[in-house]
Amino acid sequence: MNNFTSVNEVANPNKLVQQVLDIKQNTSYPKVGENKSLALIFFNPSLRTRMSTQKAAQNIGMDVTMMNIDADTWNIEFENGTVMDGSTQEHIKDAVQIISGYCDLMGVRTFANLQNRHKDYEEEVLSKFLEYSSVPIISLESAIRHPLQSLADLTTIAESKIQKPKVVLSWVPHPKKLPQAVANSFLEWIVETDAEITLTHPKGYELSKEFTDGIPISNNQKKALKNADFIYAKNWSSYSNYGQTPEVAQNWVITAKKMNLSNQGKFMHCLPIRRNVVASDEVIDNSLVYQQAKNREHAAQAVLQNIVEAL
Ligand SMILES: NCCC[C@H](NC(=O)CCC(=O)O)C(=O)O
Ligand SMILES: NC(=O)OP(=O)(O)O
Repeated sequence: MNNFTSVNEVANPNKLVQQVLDIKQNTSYPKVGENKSLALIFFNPSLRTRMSTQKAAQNIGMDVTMMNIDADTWNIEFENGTVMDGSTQEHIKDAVQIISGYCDLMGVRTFANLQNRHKDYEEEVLSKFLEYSSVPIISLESAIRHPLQSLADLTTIAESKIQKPKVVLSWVPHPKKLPQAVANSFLEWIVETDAEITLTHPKGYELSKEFTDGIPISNNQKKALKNADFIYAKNWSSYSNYGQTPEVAQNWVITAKKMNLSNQGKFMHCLPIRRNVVASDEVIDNSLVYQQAKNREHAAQAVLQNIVEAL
């Protein structure tokens, strides 16, 4: 493995999930990261990704440096050829080449700005890291994908040992405009497994066809939840009316009553979660969310190990 930015760079996603499970079982870790250094670059806030990736690196003896762009560095310019006489002070081309000189691999978090669909779906920022970095790049959630989250989610589902699990990805309410990254990524990973996936969302919240091709879609949440083994909840803003949040007539919050429609289904969410907006306290308190968050550490470790071994 060289870069880790989408499922497409993973030769065998199911084998990678198995590797994560093996790492979780066997806590005497090979120190394959010794004398290697990881830089974690954040354009956006994080709790799980920051801590789990740092812990994963430390587990294998790797040194970690973290940087919050904007808060701790100069304002970055992304456009080529700009006369930089305004508020931006350092060009992304210079910053990435400099950072990659200080580390052996680099993680980058860069959310969608939800202003310009073309720029987000072209991965305006991540692609510049891939272009200018001389070391491998790991996505810590980019504009349209969150592969470390998806790997942890698939691991969590695999731990249930249910053959051909019925998995429902459900849109849920949220007070803010959120990216489609977690949902896109979950779909492109889950189709690699033996799970039966169904997507449910209100009209107007269709995801990009690039990620939903061949996936059954229902606008009836209650129907979709019937017989589900796993209910993965996530909010996202509109793709067609890009970044907007058209009004939704019905209440899509996940309640205990709705969970009862499922096959004793387990609730999943990537977190952070707005309690009693996305799902009720009762649902969250009886869910897999902490297991998912813990699996972020093991998932990150598998990815770091594979990249370091290929250096
Ligand atoms: N990394 C996991 C999710 C990150 C982000 N959620 C958020 O920004 C939630 C913020 C809030 O609740 O205001 C998202 O949806 O992509
Ligand atoms: N799930 C997730 O990526 O959490 P953070 O945004 O806190 O890193």
